[in-house]
Amino acid sequence: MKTREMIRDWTATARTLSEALPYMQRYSGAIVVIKLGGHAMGSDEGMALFARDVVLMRQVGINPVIVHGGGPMINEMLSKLDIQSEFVNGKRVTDDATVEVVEMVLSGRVNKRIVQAINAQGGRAVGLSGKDASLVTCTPTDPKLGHVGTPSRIEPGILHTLFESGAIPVIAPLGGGDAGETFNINGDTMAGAIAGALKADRLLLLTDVEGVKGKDGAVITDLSTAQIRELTEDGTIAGGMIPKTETALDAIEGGVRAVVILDGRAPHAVLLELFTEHGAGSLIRAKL
Ligand SMILES: Nc1ncnc2c1ncn2[C@@H]1O[C@H](COP(=O)(O)OP(=O)(O)O)[C@@H](O)[C@H]1O
Ligand SMILES: CC(=O)N[C@@H](CCC(=O)OP(=O)(O)O)C(=O)O
Repeated sequence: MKTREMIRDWTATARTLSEALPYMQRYSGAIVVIKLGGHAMGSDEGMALFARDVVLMRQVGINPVIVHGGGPMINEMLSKLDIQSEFVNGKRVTDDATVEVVEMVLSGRVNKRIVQAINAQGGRAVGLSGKDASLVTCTPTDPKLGHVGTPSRIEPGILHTLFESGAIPVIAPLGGGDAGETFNINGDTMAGAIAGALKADRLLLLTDVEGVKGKDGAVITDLSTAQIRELTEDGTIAGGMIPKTETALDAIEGGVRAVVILDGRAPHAVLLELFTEHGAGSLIRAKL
């Protein structure tokens, strides 16, 4: 027996799908870069939901690119190996031993977990790092940070090849140097650089807070570039939020249309942001 409530539920689902049509049309063929931070990578169930949303995006004609972090997973491995680690302005000081661990954890366990999650939902994810196909070449960011790199040259050709074949790139934030060295790149910096090189329509930075909070602790939904500078100067934007807002500014300057900093732990965060009016988090837009 179909109850009235069941029919009402089905109608609501159908209405949600129907209301998504203009958004699907708007984003058809668009490039959306999603940064999945280590803190936003929760349970296997949460990862499966995220992967399903990414496959849905691909299915409706969007070209998603995943750039991931993995800071907490690197910390875990460093502490097992008894290697100390410290951060300066949200970036890990990376010595010879640390860069080896960073590459092993990011290109190995973390990258493959996301690739497998997407493939399990019927997508075709391909894992790579900035070292593959010379995607990202770096110069040292600051001698005090050791092997931390700033992307200086990006060759996005491989990503276009993957788009054309219907594959979903999943990128670990590592880059090569002209002398064959390996650089550790902050995940947000990497996502911004890739989004800029692709002139992406959207850059979504998924993290573990609802957005960028102002002095009163409330999330600022429409964040201007001037506000970012002011809140960074007075210390309201601190720690891991600094590379995110820096990235947002760089990405907008590099030709990305909009950047959103949002809570990746919320179920279907990406779908809500792209396909409904109920965008979440802090939106930073290019000036029209
Ligand atoms: N103004 C701010 N608004 C929101 N979060 C902030 C702010 N300043 C600092 N943070 C911190 O930044 C963290 C997000 O950065 P991080 O831990 O590096 O995330 P991820 O691993 O997702 O990249 C938040 O959990 C929060 O503690
Ligand atoms: C230079 C630098 O800080 N690299 C980061 C790379 C991983 C990362 O960015 O991870 P989240 O996005 O989870 O923070 C690190 O070593 O932790």
